[in-house]
Amino acid sequence: MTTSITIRRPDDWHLHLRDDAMMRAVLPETTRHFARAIIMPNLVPPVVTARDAAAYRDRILAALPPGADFQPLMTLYLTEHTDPDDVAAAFAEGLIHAVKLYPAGATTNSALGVKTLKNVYPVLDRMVQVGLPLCIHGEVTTHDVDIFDREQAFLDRVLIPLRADMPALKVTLEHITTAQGIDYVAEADGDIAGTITTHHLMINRNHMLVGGIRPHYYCLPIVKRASHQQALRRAATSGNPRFFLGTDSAPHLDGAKESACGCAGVFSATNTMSCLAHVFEEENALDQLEAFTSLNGPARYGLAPNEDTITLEKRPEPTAYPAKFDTDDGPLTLFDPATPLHWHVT
Ligand SMILES: NC(=O)N[C@@H](CC(=O)O)C(=O)O
Ligand SMILES: [Zn+2]
Ligand SMILES: [Zn+2]
Repeated sequence: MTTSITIRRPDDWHLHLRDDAMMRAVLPETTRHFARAIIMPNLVPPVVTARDAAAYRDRILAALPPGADFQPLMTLYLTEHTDPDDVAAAFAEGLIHAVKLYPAGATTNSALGVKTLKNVYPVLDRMVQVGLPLCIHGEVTTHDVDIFDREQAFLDRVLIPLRADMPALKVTLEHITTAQGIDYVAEADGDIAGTITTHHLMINRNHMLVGGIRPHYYCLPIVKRASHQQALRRAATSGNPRFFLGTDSAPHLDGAKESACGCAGVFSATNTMSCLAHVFEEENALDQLEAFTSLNGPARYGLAPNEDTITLEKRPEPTAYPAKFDTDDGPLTLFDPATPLHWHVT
C-alpha cells in the first residue's frame, strides 16, 4: 500500500485571494503548498484594466508571508467596455495570463460582467490573435432556467455558439460541475480545457441539503447530484490533459455565509491537497494526482511545471486542520470535507 507520494509542487488555476484583511488571512494558506495561482479579478470594484491588475499584483506581492515563493498569475475581468488594446498590451508584457468572462449576475461580484456577448467580440477577436485564454464562469442567468441546469444550458446556448463563431479562441471552462460539462470539454474540437474544484470532487448536493442546510457548502455553480460528482471524479483522475485543478477557494466571512441570504463560495485552500490525495486514492488513481495538480495546468498555460516537489504521507492519525481562521474582519470557516483525511502534506 502506498503511504507516501512525492509530486511536483502544485499550482491553483482558479483562486480568490480578495483584498485587505481577508487577503492577509488566506494568502499563507495558498502559498504553503502552491507555487502559482490564477488570481480571480472579481474584487469590488473589479480588476478591469492592466493598471488595476498591476496594482492588485503588487498588493498581493506586498502581503506575501516572509520567504514565500509564490507567483500570482493575474487576470482581467471582462466588461462590455474593455479595451482590446489594453488587454493585448497587458498580455504582451507578461502581466496577465487570462481574461475572465462572468455572465452578468451569474455569481459573486459579477454585476459588472457581460450581458451581451457580441459586445465583447472585439476583445475576443484580439485574444484569438495573440493567443490569450478566456476563462469562463459557465452558467446562464435567465430566470427560466433552473439553478441546477444553468451549466448545461450555458453549453448549449452560449459556449457552443461562441466557439462556432471563434473556433481558435482558447477557452477554459471553469469549475465544471456536471457530466455534460465534462463530456463537452473531453470531446469538443479545438483549444478547450476545464478546471475542477476540490469541493465538487468531495461533496454532492446531499451533503449540502440532507439533515439540515449547510451554508458553507453553498457555492456557484451549485453542487449537483452524486452522478455528476462521479463524472467529475472520473475526469480529474483520468490523466486527460484537458482537466486540471482550480480550487475556486473563495473565502467569505462567516457572517456573510451564515445568513438568511448567504454568499456563494467555499474556502478550501488550506486542506485542498489532503482532500485531493483522499479522492485520488479512493479512485485508485494516486498516480494521476500530479498530472491534475501540477502538470496539466502549466502545459495548458504554456508554462513549465514547477521544479520543486511536495510530499504527501498517509498516516493513521487524521489531519488536524483548523475549522476556522481569524481575519481582522471576523471568522472564516474552512471547507469541511465531511470525512477524516489521512494524507498529510509533510
Ligand atoms: N464560486 C463561488 O461560489 N464564488 C466565487 C465566485 C465564482 O467563482 O463563481 C466568489 O468569488 O465567491
Ligand atoms: Zn465562477
Ligand atoms: Zn471562483
